Amino acid sequence: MSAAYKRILLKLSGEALMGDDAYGINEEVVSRIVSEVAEITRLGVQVGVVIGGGNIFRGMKGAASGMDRATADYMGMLATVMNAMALADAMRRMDLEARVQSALRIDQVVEPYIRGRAIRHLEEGRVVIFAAGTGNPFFTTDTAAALRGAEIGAQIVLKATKVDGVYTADPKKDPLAQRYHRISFDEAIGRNLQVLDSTAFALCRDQKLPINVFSIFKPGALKRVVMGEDEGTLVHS
Ligand SMILES: Nc1ncnc2c1ncn2[C@@H]1O[C@H](COP(=O)(O)OP(=O)(O)O)[C@@H](O)[C@H]1O
Ligand SMILES: O=c1ccn([C@@H]2O[C@H](COP(=O)(O)OP(=O)(O)O)[C@@H](O)[C@H]2O)c(=O)[nH]1
Repeated sequence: MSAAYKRILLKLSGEALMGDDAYGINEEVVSRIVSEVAEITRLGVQVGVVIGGGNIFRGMKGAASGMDRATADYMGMLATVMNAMALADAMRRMDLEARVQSALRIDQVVEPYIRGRAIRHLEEGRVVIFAAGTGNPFFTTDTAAALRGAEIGAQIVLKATKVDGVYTADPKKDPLAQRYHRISFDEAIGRNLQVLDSTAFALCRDQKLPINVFSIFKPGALKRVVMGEDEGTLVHS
């Protein structure tokens, strides 16, 4: 059986990279993710990755403690660059070719984001890790995933997160919450389901770019999604 998608945009939660650690990057979690990404590239799937930064710095938290919001957000974006570099390094150690492109220019460290070049890397079978979110404060890496997904012509955005799908309510707060197998954009937005922020949702809806939300902790889930199997929640037009 072949993969259901030729090109995907995978959003990896920064916070989930901590595993059971208090902060930072958990080696075990990262190497499992890398081997799963390697497996789907061997199926011929082209993979773009947007990585979060919540394990290192969250803009809202900085702002809440009195820091200027935009400054805090730039710090959050820099945190995603560190995660991207760690992820790319883990990929290279496992013989998976990867490139990091940053939405903020730090040319001595990583390539700048250049859409055409990113697409070329993908066509060559390299994983492209998009760092620094959208490059703008007041946005999130979910929105960056929607944006880069649309730009590279991905067929789907895969959100690998702490929960195993979209629920009727936040499952961490409501034990009776039920998981959707599928839900339309309009319904998800109408019900104000918080698993993706509204900007990211709106962009994907307008671009008719479906989103599959699944657990980053569940081994084999990424491949199941890529094979078009019922895993997590599919948000569709
Ligand atoms: N309706 C919902 N369905 C699933 N998760 C929800 C819902 N509402 C809120 N959440 C919360 O959203 C969180 C995942 O979103 P987010 O904080 O954006 O994670 P990430 O670290 O992947 O960016 C989950 O941990 C969950 O507690
Ligand atoms: O386009 C972007 C993407 C990210 N961020 C900042 O970077 C932080 C880390 O990203 P995010 O919280 O989305 O990461 P995750 O939830 O995946 O850990 C955010 O809190 C924001 O402060 C930003 O300002 N603009």
